[in-house]
Amino acid sequence: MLLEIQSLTKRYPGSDSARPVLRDLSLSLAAGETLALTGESGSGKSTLLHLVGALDRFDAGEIWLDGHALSALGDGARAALRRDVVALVFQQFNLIPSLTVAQNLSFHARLAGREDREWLDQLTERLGLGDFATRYPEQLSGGQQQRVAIGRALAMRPRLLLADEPTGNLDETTSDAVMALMLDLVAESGAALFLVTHSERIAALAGRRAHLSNGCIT
Ligand SMILES: Nc1ncnc2c1ncn2[C@@H]1O[C@H](COP(=O)(O)OP(=O)(O)OP(=O)(O)O)[C@@H](O)[C@H]1O
Repeated sequence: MLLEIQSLTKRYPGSDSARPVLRDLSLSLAAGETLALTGESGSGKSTLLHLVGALDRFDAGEIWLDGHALSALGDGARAALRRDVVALVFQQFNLIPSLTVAQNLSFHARLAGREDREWLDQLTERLGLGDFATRYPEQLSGGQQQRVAIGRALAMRPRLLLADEPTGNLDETTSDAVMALMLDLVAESGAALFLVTHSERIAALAGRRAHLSNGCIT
């Protein structure tokens, strides 16, 4: 299994210890699957995605990512997983402002030692970014920036793409187009997708659905 979460519990320091954000949560995701996670604001969706992306630590339970038990890993090994196995797309894009579109696309792939020119060219073309390659993020629209963020995440050919409200800032038409493209590209690259969304419409496009409520998956 690519991702296996068992009895996961997460509390934030200072918050009510009797009511953890995530409580005894279990979930698994196989290679190639697409999963949409919904849940009310504050239910812990982003928290869960951050834990799976090895960006934060949990209090109990376990997350196995590509066979690695995250609780047992030190900072170096966690960074290596983030570089080699998972990629993240956030609502706020997080593009590097001083790099052009082309440089943003290749940056992480290069860090991971997996810069594949042909795949980068394909992503650039499929994402409709050819005309913007030499522009900087601030010179792009929200939808264009989001396509760069998706391209950058897929450029390193992650086994698992984590996407937190990836179309949250886009209008409905752009958001549908970006989502369809992301699903196509994820399928083509054989990656799994774990997507957090508020939109029922977007969630319906994923192969599987999960709902987060009271700290557990329902
Ligand atoms: N760093 C933090 N320190 C303390 N509490 C936090 C922290 N981050 C999140 N929380 C709390 O944990 C709960 C879950 O937050 P989270 O961002 O995971 O929810 P969410 O489901 O992604 O919400 P939204 O849909 O509004 O983005 C919230 O009550 C939030 O206030």
